[in-house]
Formats: sequence, C-alpha cells, structure tokens
Amino acid sequence: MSFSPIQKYRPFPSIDLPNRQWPARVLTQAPIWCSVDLRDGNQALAVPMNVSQKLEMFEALVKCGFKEIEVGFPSASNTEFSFNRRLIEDGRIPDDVTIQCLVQAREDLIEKTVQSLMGARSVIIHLYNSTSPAQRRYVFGMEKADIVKVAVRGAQWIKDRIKRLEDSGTKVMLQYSPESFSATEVEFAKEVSEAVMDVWQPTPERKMILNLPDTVEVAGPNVYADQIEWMCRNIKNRESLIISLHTHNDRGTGTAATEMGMLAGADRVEGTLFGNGERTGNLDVVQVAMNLYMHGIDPKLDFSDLNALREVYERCTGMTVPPRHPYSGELVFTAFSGSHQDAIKKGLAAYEGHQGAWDVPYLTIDPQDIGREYREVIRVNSQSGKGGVAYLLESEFGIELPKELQREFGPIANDAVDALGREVSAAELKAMFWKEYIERNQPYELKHFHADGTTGVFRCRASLYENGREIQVTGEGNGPIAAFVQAMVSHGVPTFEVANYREQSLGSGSEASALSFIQVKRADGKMCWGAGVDTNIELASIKAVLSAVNRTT
Ligand SMILES: CC(=O)SCCNC(=O)CCNC(=O)[C@H](O)C(C)(C)COP(=O)(O)OP(=O)(O)OC[C@H]1O[C@@H](n2cnc3c(N)ncnc32)[C@H](O)[C@@H]1OP(=O)(O)O
Ligand SMILES: CC(C)C(=O)C(=O)O
Repeated sequence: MSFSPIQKYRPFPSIDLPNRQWPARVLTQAPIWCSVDLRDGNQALAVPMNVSQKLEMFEALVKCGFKEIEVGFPSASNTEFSFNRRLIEDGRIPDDVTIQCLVQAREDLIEKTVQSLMGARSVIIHLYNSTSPAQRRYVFGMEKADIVKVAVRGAQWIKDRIKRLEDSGTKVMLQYSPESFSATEVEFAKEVSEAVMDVWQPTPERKMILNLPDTVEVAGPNVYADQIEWMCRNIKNRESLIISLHTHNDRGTGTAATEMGMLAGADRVEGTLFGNGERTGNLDVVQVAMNLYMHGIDPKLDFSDLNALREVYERCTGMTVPPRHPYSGELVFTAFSGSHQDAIKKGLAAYEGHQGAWDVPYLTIDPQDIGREYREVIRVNSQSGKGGVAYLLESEFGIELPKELQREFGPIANDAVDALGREVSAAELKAMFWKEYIERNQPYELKHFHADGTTGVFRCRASLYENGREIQVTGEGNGPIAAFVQAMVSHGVPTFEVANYREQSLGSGSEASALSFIQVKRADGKMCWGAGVDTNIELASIKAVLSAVNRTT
C-alpha cells in the first residue's frame, strides 16, 4: 500500500522563539477570570439552556465570584436576546459583574447585540472572525487582506454603536478574538489584531481585551505558550491590551495550555465550569483555579461547595461530570487500593495531629476545602488492605482496632469482600467483624461471671454454655481475667495466656458500652485475637477471652 492513513496528517510547525521565557516562570497570582458557560458551553449543548436555566447558572457563576461572564450570543436567537433583557431589566447583574456578548463581524448581528445590551451597567462586546489558513480558504474563501477587512469592518460597526450605549450610561469594553488563533500564523494573528486595535485605539487607561483562542488544539501546550509569548513580545501597545486565553481540549491538554499561556504572559482566562463546551470541551476553570489553590495561591473563585455547584451545572446543562474528572469527579479523592489507603490513613492522622502544611500522600488538597467528606476518601473492595478496613471501622463507628488485630482481620475481611465481588460499606465490614469476633460463641458462650478478691488474689466463678450444655468453671489469678483464664485451662482448654489487652468505649451516655480486645497465646505459640462487647467493662473482657478461645479451638 503506497498510502496509509497516517500520511493524511502532518506535524504542526514550532514557533521560532529563541530565549523563550515562560518555561522558567512560576505562577504567583490568579488571572482575570471570564466564564463562557452561558455562551461557548451553551452553544455546544444538544438542547441549549432556556432562560430560567441560564438565570440559575448565571446566579451560580456570580456566587463563585466570576466578575466577567459571557452571557450569550444575543443575535443568535430570541432566547439569547431575551436572556440579556431579563438580566438587565430585572436588575439581576450585581454592580461588580460585567456581562460579555459574542458577535460575528456582521452589521445586522452587531446591531442586535447592541440593542440587547441597552441599559446594562457594564458590558464587554466580543467580536470574532476566524483567521487560520483552513478557515480563510474554506469558510471565507478569502486571502489574508480580505480577512483583515472583515475584522476591521466589524470593529468599525461596533465602534459606531458604542456611543449609543455609553450615552445611556453603559460602561463598554471591547474584545477581539482572531478565532482559531492557535492554527494561525503568529505574524498574521498580529497583523489582524493590530488592524482592529487601529480602529478601537486602546490605551493603558482604556484597554481592550485581545483574546487568543486555542479554538481547536492543534499542537502541544508548549506551542500554544510559545504563540502567546510571541504575541506578548511582538504586538504593539502591549500595555494597552489585556491578553486573554481561551482554550479547548481536543488533545486533552486544555488545562496545561492555559497554565503555560499564563506563564507566557496572559492576564485573563476564559473557560467553563467542569469543562463543558464545544467537542471535548472548553477549559475547565475549576481545574486551573484549584491548581492555583493547591500551590497556596488565592484563585479568587470560590469552589468551597463544589457538589452544590455540580448539581446546578448538571441540572442546567444536562451534562454529567465524569467520576475521574479532576477535583470534581465522584472518585477523585477515593482510594480503594490498600497501599494508598494505608498512606492516606497515616497522612491524615499526622495532619490532624499537627495541622501544618497539607502533606497527605495521594491527596493533592484537603477534600473538605471543596465540601467533600473524608468518608469518601477510603472505600473498600478486594483491592483494599487492612488500613482501609480499619479506617472505615474507626471513622464510621469509632472502632479502633489494635494494629496487630488489623493484621489478623484484614485478610479475613479481604477474603469475604473478594467472594462478594463488589465494594462493601462500613456497616458490612462491621458486620463481618462482629461475626468473626463478637458473635463467636461456639463452643463456649458466657452465661454468668462473678469475680472478687483482695490483696492481688482474685477468685472467679462462671457459668458457660459448652456446645449448648451449661457448665460451671472456677479459677484464681491476680485479676478477674487471669482468674478466668485459669478457670478455662482447669476445665480442659489447652493452656494459653493473655498476650495483649486493649479496651475502648463505644458510644456515649446511656448507650455506651465497652469493647475489649484480647490476644491470647497458646502453649504451641499460636496467637489469636478475641473481642467482646458489654455494658460492663469486666464482662466485655471475659467475652473477649472466650471469643479468642473459641477462635483457636
Ligand atoms: C469558535 C466559536 O465558538 S465561534 C461562536 C460560534 N457560535 C455560534 O455560532 C452560535 C450562534 N450562532 C448562530 O446562531 C448563527 O450561526 C448566526 C446567527 C451567528 C449566523 O447564522 P446564519 O447567518 O444563518 O448562518 P451561519 O452561521 O451558517 O453563517 C455563516 C456565514 O457567516 C460567515 N461568518 C462566519 N463567522 C463569521 C464572523 N465571525 N464574522 C463574519 N462572518 C462570519 C461565514 O463565512 C458564512 O458566510 P457565507 O454565508 O457567505 O458563506
Ligand atoms: C469566539 C472564540 C473565542 C471561541 O469561542 C473559540 O475560539 O473557541
């Protein structure tokens, strides 16, 4: 075969940028954020949001702290137009929030856009036309010079109408996007952008936004960063511009492209919640904001209740957030695997003890900071280890298994979970523990126990069921437990001694009971744990001895 599919494709040329600066830079502050959920996110939905869904989403975005929100493409439909009117006429736009609207370089559409914005306090009018070779060739059928004319005409039509808005008290900022910037030759992107600047005449006091979109990811994020740095270095009147990023995720690197673009000199970032948007989506703003947060940089957006935000998003857009989605997915703070659970459990315990800088293995941030719960962090299936089992019993029921007992019960639980072939709940693990230890009453079950003594010598008398038949045993020792051990050995149980003892309370007040753990050692060296629960602490220990005896018999 002389032609294979791979020959259909070609590499993307690199940018000639000697001495590029961005790789050595470090992010130290949040960008100006602009949400495009209600426009780019919305235009990508099979069923675009209706006015009430857009209103709900708008309010959620305001609550997150967005100060610039692209609310739509008002010349696209009645819904989009009416939404602007509702926002403005009902006074729903907070004083510190600016709404932004997108429009093509077409006069009728620009006119309609301006009409939709009348009466607003502060707006950004966002003009775009595509500039890449493929768009020039196929969409417009134009050479570069005519593409520049499309942009300049559009800029002029907007300029002609701004006065109307400003005269009625609206503050207007202008934004231009050479759409498909990342697939455009940088020299031409500069030429067309500067032609628009010539019309709008931005100054350092009255800047315009130059948005440089990665409309379709055609190269790696480093190439995008080079393009942004190239523009920042070469465009005229840089000080009169707010350089803005707008990335998509076709190669799965929208977040990386944005972060590298910020390093390359951008001031502003457009994106959506959870990355909704055309094809593979827009930049997920939550990811970049939380990435800043995890480095101790205030992201200036509030995602402290990400679950509630996710609910609004899912209800309004009909989209879902995948379980592995960074920060917001259901499983992103969850460990099923044993070694991860072990490390997280130890890390959380150390953090809770000292509350210093966050340093918990496998968890980039404290899940509680975004409204997640520690109970989601460790979940148990057949890949889990003793640490996970112990964590769930402790966090859900306050049962603190001694370390040695964890080693014994871990494999028992693992076998049971493996046989079930699914995840198990903390309640199921507790039931397994109860079955294995607490309810272990064959051959011996305690009916009655009494011990008393003075000067270090205790005598005990106990009634037991041995395989259902009642028996009496008596013994002597330096405490009630030792006396009971001696009683059992006298009765004929192979010689054993108590090797380990721990007890704790379970619950509180009138519901409180004692939970005892006892490890016995037989004459042949075999070790075995038992556990017992009773409202009487002495009886809990005696039951724990019997549990261990029953488990070795
Ligand atoms: C990358 C982005 O996300 S850009 C934003 C895209 N968003 C949307 O398109 C959503 C809203 N859009 C719409 O509702 C409609 O497309 C409208 C109202 C804007 C325009 O609708 P229509 O005029 O019916 O048709 P359509 O969208 O197909 O227009 C294509 C025409 O506009 C031209 N065109 C496309 N973009 C632009 C632009 N930015 N500036 C000027 N002309 C443009 C095309 O060359 C084409 O011209 P032709 O008819 O001479 O071939
Ligand atoms: C209009 C522009 C900014 C856009 O949405 C894109 O390029 O993806």
